[in-house]
Amino acid sequence: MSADAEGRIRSWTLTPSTPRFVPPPGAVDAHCHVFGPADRFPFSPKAKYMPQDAGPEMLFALRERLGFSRNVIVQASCHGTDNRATLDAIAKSNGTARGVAVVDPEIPDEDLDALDEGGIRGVRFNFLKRLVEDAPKDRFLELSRRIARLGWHVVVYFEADILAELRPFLDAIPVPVVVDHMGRPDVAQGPDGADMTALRSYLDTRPDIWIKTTCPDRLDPAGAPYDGFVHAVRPLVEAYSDRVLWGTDWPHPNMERLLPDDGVIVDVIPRIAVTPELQQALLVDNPTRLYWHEAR
Ligand SMILES: O=C(O)/C=C(\CC(=O)C(=O)O)C(=O)O
Repeated sequence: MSADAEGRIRSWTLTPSTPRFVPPPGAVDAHCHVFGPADRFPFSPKAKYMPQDAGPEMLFALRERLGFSRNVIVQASCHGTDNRATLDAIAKSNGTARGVAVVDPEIPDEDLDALDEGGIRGVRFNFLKRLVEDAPKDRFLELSRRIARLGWHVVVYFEADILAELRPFLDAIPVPVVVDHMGRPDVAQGPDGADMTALRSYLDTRPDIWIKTTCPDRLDPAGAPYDGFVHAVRPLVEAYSDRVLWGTDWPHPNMERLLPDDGVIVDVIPRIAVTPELQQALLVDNPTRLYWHEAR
């Protein structure tokens, strides 16, 4: 584990390999984060982890190395509801990054407008108890009604064991829903296991539920080259090809024991999206529809 003198942790590898897979032009890394820099953008007093700085320059250098063109930066829990680090990274991107914010549900409309102006296109509701203390469903629902006028969506992060319990809440969300890391299914169960079956029945209720086919490093206990992840996820990409997204998850919060290699993670893409058409949908067309819709 890599911690500095202040106990701040590094969860990403400093020397990712160069992937063999070459993404199509315009490819979007649709799930990544920035941390700090903490001297300008301090972490939340409620943060459950204290990472080292991983700012926009590092993110954009990695993007270049991996062959991607754009990013969707998701506000990480360590920054709480202070979205300045995410907005700063978007502002430095020359239009090549958009973001997903975490906000107090009682945020005034003018502040939502300012976030929209800054490149935010959705809000994230995090249900992982190890990351956040409170996830008030009623207030989240009220907020999801208020963001409809902006054309935004909701990103939800939950683990497979609470999908059934969350269903009434999820079903009531009146805007598109994006599920982080597919709701963390147990990929070792395979493509027809209980977790994937429950996820598919949720996806089948509405055409505007999207999934991020991300995080082989978090989801596959067997590790690289992530054969279990590929086996479970490839059929999902094929069945829901118009609403799948992909991202690195860099800087891999809380993965300091593994330090995932981003090059190896990129090389999973052509194994879950096996044709050029599926790769174009996953990496370019789908994220463009969701995050750059006004540009189309
Ligand atoms: O990077 C992710 O998506 C997953 C995270 C971190 C996170 O979501 C957060 O800090 O907000 C995790 O499982 O620890």
